[in-house]
Amino acid sequence: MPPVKSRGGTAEERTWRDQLTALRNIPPFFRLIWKTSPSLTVTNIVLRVLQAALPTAILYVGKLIIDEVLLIIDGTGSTTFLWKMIALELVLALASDLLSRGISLVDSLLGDLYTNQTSVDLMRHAAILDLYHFEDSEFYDKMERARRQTTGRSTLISQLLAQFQSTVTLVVLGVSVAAFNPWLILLLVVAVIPSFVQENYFNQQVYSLTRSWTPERRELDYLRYIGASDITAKEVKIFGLADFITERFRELSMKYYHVNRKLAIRRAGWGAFFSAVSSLTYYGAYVLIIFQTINGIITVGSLTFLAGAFRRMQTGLQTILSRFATIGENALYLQDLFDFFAIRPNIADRKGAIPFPETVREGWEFQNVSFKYPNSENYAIRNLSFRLPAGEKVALVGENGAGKTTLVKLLARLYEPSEGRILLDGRDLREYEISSLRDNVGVIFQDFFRYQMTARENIVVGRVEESDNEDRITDSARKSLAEEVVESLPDGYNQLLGRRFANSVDLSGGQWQKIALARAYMRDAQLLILDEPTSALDARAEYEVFQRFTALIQGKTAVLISHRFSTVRMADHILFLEYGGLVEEGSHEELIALGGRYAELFDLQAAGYR
Ligand SMILES: Nc1ncnc2c1ncn2[C@@H]1O[C@H](COP(=O)(O)OP(=O)(O)OP(=O)(O)O)[C@@H](O)[C@H]1O
Repeated sequence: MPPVKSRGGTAEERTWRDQLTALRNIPPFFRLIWKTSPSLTVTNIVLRVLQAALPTAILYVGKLIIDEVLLIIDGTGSTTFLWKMIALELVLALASDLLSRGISLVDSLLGDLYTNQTSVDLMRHAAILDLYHFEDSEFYDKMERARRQTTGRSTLISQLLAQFQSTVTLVVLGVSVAAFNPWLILLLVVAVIPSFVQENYFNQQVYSLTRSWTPERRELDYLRYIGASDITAKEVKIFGLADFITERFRELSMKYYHVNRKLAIRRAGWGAFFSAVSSLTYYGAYVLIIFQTINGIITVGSLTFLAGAFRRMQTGLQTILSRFATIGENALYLQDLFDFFAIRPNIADRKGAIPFPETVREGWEFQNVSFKYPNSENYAIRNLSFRLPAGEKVALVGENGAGKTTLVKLLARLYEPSEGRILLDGRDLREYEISSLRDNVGVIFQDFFRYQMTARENIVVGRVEESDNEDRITDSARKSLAEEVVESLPDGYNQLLGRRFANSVDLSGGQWQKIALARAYMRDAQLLILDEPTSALDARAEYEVFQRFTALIQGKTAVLISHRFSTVRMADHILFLEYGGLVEEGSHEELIALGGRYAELFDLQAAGYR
């Protein structure tokens, strides 16, 4: 499987053209906005079109007022008309205020909805991806960047819509100004374009910088996290790591600050220069209009209209262009989001996938299965063949790194074999529907997750569909010995567990394991796998847990992983793994009689207890 490719090129290679091409992300982005809420989108556009016409209207009414005042001074004007115009301007100003409030309200509502919607989409998509994706650092970077898009990109919505509004305003103003003096339009373009090019250049530099520093920024986040987190606090104190972590954070963050500062200073310098150029052009245009008025070509009212309109057009065009650059830049970031959504899982249902058997008849069979992790050169499982008959309890034994957990992941189809195949009732595991396979294979891993939620929820995650089934929850807790843990909690099943939230209670490792084990009983899985979720229990408790487990799941198939032989010997069949391969198999008695590796390790452990 090829690694997830990063979008082409290093930071320096990113060009202006990239930003332009990134604009192609705008239509799909707009579709996302539309999908978020068609009614809010339409409302927003309508309000903005109305608002866009107002500046020209207000300026024009202002011109009429001034001209009328001058006529009244000359004795030829009409006061009624003057008052009408003043009233009209007031109404327009009030309407403009109302419209901007309305627009920012709709913007923020739409932005919030968009953030929620994309966060949900992101989580949904992450859920269908392969496990290996999460173990790939490049993918992780991409996911982190995409995650930022969910919140950061909601401003792009208002930018995009504001851009539309500014353009309409500019066109309306432009048409009316050109009616008086077309040269003013040319002057405007000359004043604004160089500034735009500069703006764009620096935006692109900032993007390149941010992007090329992604790994460092991730490290900074990580350091910030381990420097102040409930999970690390214990070790940080014991080992006196505070200075070590903060110093590392300080060094890295200052390095980032310095490169950033250099760019910010250059950007500010050039920005100031082009602002001066644009002020000069404005006054050039102003002088031109004043001369026209003095020469009687236009009225004083038109002078104020044109001066005002020119000023507005200039800032308007500047805003449009620089916003265009920001939109381009944002659209580049948007690419990260779309790239993330474009990643497809490799482990997916095949065409004509069949449901998991109602009842497994024969069982599972590994046929010359080999497996390499995508990011690794070495085989974690090598040429493994064995049978796992339906209804049998099999134990996996082997030293650390022998491949036990990997075998379990293959059985649960979190990964697929690199070579060989796994059969279930004579058919390749890949022919079965993933969802029904997952329903029927329950695994409790050694690093099961401790949800910072209630005790009930920690059990219910075993099968969320049964979250209202009180009997099933209490029954599962009883079976896994979690009941006594729950009974000792002040709030029982509703007790918040962990350390993250107020009023929560943290459990010991063994207590957590009993809660996690209840998840296994929540499901009706036909194959249940316990991958050392009992390591924190003492030997007697583990023995008891496994004994109950094998008795309670009568008729179902189970795979047990434990480093304790007292537990392992309970299994019907034992597989002894070494370096990803099978070295011995049989019942406990058979393996002891064989006098091989299993017997040797068993003696070693037994000696420790004598
Ligand atoms: N996500 C991974 N990426 C790359 N290599 C991995 C990954 N997980 C495990 N490995 C490697 O695969 C081999 C088998 O690991 P596995 O976790 O299956 O062993 P195990 O028998 O379950 O060990 P333990 O008793 O310590 O739990 C080891 O060499 C390990 O380093």
